[in-house]
Amino acid sequence: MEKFDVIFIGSGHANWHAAVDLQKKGKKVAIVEKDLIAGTCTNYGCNAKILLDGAADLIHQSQAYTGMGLKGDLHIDWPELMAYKQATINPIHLMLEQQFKAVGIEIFNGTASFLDQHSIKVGEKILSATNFIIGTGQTPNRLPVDGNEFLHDSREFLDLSELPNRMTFVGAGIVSLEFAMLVKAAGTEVSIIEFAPGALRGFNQKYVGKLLQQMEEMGIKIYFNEAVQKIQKRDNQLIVSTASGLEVRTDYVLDATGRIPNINGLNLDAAGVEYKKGGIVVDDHLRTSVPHIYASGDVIDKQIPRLTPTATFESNYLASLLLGENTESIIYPVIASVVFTLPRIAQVGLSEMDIENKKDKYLIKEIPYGKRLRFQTKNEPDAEATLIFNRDSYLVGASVYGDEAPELINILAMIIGLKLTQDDLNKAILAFPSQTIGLISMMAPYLRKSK
Ligand SMILES: Cc1cc2nc3c(=O)[nH]c(=O)nc-3n(C[C@H](O)[C@H](O)[C@H](O)COP(=O)(O)OP(=O)(O)OC[C@H]3O[C@@H](n4cnc5c(N)ncnc54)[C@H](O)[C@@H]3O)c2cc1C
Ligand SMILES: NC(=O)c1ccc[n+]([C@@H]2O[C@H](COP(=O)([O-])OP(=O)(O)OC[C@H]3O[C@@H](n4cnc5c(N)ncnc54)[C@H](O)[C@@H]3O)[C@@H](O)[C@H]2O)c1
Repeated sequence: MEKFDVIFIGSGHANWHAAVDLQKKGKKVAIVEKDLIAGTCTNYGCNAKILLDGAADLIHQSQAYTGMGLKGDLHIDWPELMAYKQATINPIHLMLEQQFKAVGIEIFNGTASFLDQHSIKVGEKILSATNFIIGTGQTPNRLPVDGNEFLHDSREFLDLSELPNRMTFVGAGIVSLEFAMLVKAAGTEVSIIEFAPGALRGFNQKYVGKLLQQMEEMGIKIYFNEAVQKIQKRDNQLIVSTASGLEVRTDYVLDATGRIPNINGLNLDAAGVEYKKGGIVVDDHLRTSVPHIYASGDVIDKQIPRLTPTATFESNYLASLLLGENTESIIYPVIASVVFTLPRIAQVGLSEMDIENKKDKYLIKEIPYGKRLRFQTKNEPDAEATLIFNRDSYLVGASVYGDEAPELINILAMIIGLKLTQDDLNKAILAFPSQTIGLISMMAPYLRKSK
């Protein structure tokens, strides 16, 4: 039986940052991975998605100049775009695998399954370790309905070589709305079926409303309060039926009804690791119910957003904990979250929903920066930010609707996280014209003057 200081189960962002750091600092480290090295974000998530989105985003932004001096027809050649995605994304896992091996990490390909609290099985091999870190992520939900063999998931979608003429997305969450706008820009007919009365719960609902209106104007059909009951194949097409009797004819159905923790096959009961429907239960040091076994990333049962930067933060925290550099509980800073639709919706810190019953303690300012910064934005009069200040005039929450929302929300996250005041912001002269300087100058009258 081979023995390690630390065995990481899963090789996504939740794990590999810590694995590299620990190995470099003298620990004997192994990674067990059943699929491609580097996990969902690198191979089947953020990176592939944003690469495909780039072309749709350019079309979206160019349309803002219709009748205003920009001529020419831009359109997406999906097979060519997919070939570009494959050429760019496919080599990354090999590159990272080489980097991990180069620092001395041992990699085992296969599914890790606990035998007891101190050992796991990977194929025929038995490995033991002083500490384990479970970072096995999430897997797409599969609706338990008749005909679910016709459903596809986000991973299959991100590798589609040809775009179907008609696509139907079940669920109106992040995955669905991001992909819906992308394929609509590429010329596909799109419908979305959602069983709740609204979309993108947790995001600024005023901006979600603006986005949904924009989607409908693009010709995307959105059905709310509809529970999908079955999918049938008839006459070379798929028919999605709901409980109310709605029937949507389509060529491709994407199940975007959420993601569930990847704990099947781990045999957590053999190790005595506690888990729930929402994932592995951890304490404030990311320790599971077995003190030498930790969990990291999407697989944790947690309320904060399951994102690559949160998984990376947890990974870095665990590295410092196992190296003895830090013994404190994990304290999450404010977390920026973006829906990469066209335009984007972004959020950080407190939302209006969070302060619903205590609005008198805060100042909420809606800033229509798209209207006021006509020359700094690329003609997006709809762009807007909502800023929330506390009684001491510190910024504590923000949401943004606009094409540059991912960049603006990062600046706003820094202002919140570092508790920056007007005097702090005046310590740098920012570039002009830019949306950042525009938004900061519009925010200044409400922001605390000095510490
Ligand atoms: C379509 C899509 C788009 C996304 N876009 C964004 C975005 O724009 N921004 C953002 O911040 N986040 C985004 N995310 C979320 C982001 O991908 C995840 O939060 C992140 O990948 C979590 O990292 P992780 O390491 O916890 O899990 P993962 O990256 O999923 O890694 C877990 C790994 O564990 C392996 N594994 C599972 N079980 C076992 C086992 N028993 N033995 C061995 N190996 C095992 C899996 O094969 C996998 O490689 C997106 C997700 C999806 C699906
Ligand atoms: N930009 C990003 O950061 C990004 C992008 C993609 C994915 N992600 C990650 O992936 C996770 C999963 O995303 P997702 O969009 O699949 O899940 P989600 O939870 O955001 O949305 C799922 C939607 O499906 C609906 N739904 C559930 N069951 C249904 C049913 N039977 N019929 C119709 N609708 C149903 C839900 O009401 C919900 O609106 C996100 O929470 C996030 O962690 C992040």
